[in-house]
Amino acid sequence: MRFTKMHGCGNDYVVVEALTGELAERFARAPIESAGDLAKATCDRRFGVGADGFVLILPETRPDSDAGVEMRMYNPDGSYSAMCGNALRCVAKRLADSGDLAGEVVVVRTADTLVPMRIVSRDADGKATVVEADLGAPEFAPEAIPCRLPAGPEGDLRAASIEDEGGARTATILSMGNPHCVLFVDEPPSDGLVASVGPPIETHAAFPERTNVEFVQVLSPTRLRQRTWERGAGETLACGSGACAVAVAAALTGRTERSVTIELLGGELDLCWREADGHVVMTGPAVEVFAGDWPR
Ligand SMILES: N[C@H](CCC[C@H](N)C(=O)O)C(=O)O
Repeated sequence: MRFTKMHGCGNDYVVVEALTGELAERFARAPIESAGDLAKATCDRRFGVGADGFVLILPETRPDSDAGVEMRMYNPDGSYSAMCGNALRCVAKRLADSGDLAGEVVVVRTADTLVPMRIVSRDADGKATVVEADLGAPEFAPEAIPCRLPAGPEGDLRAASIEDEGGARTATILSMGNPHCVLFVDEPPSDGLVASVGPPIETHAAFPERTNVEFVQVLSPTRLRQRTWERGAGETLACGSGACAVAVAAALTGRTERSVTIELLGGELDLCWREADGHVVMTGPAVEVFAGDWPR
């Protein structure tokens, strides 16, 4: 199976274009979960290629969809995620670099979300380097996240109290198509904080489908620092949907403006939570590292 190893801010993926032929037949109409074991094997950093996720680019099979392709993204534990911001930018780059894009824009479907993307810049060889992606509007209702905690007076979880061994923490909890539990801290998030708090919140009983956990320090009204313990992956160098959730959480709680830059361990992303339609637009790099063949 031919793959391309890619990353967005160091959040890395094995990307397989399965738009035609045997791979398309193998995956496009198969149940989504059927690629979970392949994802686990491929993402294994000792016995496989090694990545934070496995991504399939499939033909769109929904007759009513405006998308050009469907993206399916799987965590290293084999679980499927309905949203993945860094992987989406990599998919847009792959399609642009392989000449499959008509012009500079593409709409990719992931689960029920259509994500319009635009190639913002290319290098001297014409390869895409920066991609803008519209991840749509966040979901705040607890049942949509999903989260079992009771909504606050505003009907959302902008200041929810979540308990773990370390005591009660105030979190802003929302969905970008995948669940995010955002914790604001006053100091740069330490290794110890991420490693000790990430896992118990990822698997907390309040989250029936687990959650991603973001640790965020506000640097200014337009700049934040983020570390992320990801659902099904552990700490990653960056989380695109997490950065979108952080931008929303920070603006919603009055900590920042609606347009911010977020410093992640692996690079920076620019986010805008648009006033007009409530969509979150993320702009950032997408990099191809190498291509290879995987005997599966
Ligand atoms: N682990 C995440 C999916 C990957 C999200 C992240 N890598 C991104 O760039 O959005 C989840 O299960 O929700």
